[in-house]
Amino acid sequence: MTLDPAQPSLIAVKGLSKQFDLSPPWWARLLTGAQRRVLKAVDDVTFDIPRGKTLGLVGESGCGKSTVARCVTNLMVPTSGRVDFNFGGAVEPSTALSPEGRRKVQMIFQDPYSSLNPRWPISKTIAEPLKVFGLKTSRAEIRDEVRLLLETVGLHADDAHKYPHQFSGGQRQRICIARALACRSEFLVLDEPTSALDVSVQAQILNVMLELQARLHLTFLFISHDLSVIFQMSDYVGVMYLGRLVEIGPTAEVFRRPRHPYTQLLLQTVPRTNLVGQIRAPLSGEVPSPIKPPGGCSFHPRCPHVMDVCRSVAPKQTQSGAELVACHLAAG
Ligand SMILES: Nc1ncnc2c1ncn2[C@@H]1O[C@H](COP(=O)(O)OP(=O)(O)OP(=O)(O)O)[C@@H](O)[C@H]1O
Repeated sequence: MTLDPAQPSLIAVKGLSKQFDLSPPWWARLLTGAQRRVLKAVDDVTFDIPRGKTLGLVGESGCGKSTVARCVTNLMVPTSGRVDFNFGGAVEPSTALSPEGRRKVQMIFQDPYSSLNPRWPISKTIAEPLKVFGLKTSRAEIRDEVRLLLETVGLHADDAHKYPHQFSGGQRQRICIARALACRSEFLVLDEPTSALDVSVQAQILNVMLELQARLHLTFLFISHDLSVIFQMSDYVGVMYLGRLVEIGPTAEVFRRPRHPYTQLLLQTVPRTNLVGQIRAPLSGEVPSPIKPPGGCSFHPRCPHVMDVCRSVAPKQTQSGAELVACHLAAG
């Protein structure tokens, strides 16, 4: 199922898995009898994002959101599965993106300070992609473009000569956005882009992103712990648990009528706003270790609706309304 069959997908992720081998070296295993330890960070994740739309990824810490982000931006090689981009021409696999395709895929991280070179004035940081990708060549053109980009993200063009430490956290995140725009990016992965900022600044940055998305028809993969931010930013939402996508569908639908018990409990943790009506059980306990996940449905030890089948059989994703849900209850 594609999220919107009427709209072409800019990115299609199929069966993406990423495992980390944490085993001690063979000789240590031989001496100590230790077992191999493989951590499944992402397990068979499939989704697509229609052009110009946002997919929000949510889930508790350690459920694999950032690993998905790193795999789709080629910062990490997946163990299996594929990621295809369609920027309007032929479909390009992420592993063989053209230089033009590579510049169209950019990532914005949680900590804007560590993703900026502290020894470069921001004019140099923003000018770099213009030069590297040959988008502007003359010094005057580059200078004008840097000034325009700074103004586009709500900074003063006259601040171009300043260094990252001379800006606030929110301003630094704006600089990162300006750098991504300098690449003429079409797909942005935003990994907790506002978590390090205070609430009022968060709202400003989110609004900048929404404005730019509407103006430039950008496509976003937006990662956040904060369900209210996901609700505000995303057209579609995917809920991850222990490396798996347990529910995905239109945001309004998922928030109005979550079908997976994990999503229901996650939504009930939103302070003040009880988005799903009656609270039946809080989300208790911790996410189990991804090195030794529970058999069957990995959520079964915490699920208030657990059935016998859940302990032994991993549920397949089934369509329920406009959503895909991996739960035996949803499968009927
Ligand atoms: N390079 C790595 N080597 C070993 N394990 C890793 C590595 N990167 C991530 N992991 C593990 O993979 C799992 C998923 O991590 P990931 O960072 O993708 O989760 P997350 O949902 O983004 O968490 P958070 O919200 O805390 O950032 C975690 O158990 C993490 O410890």
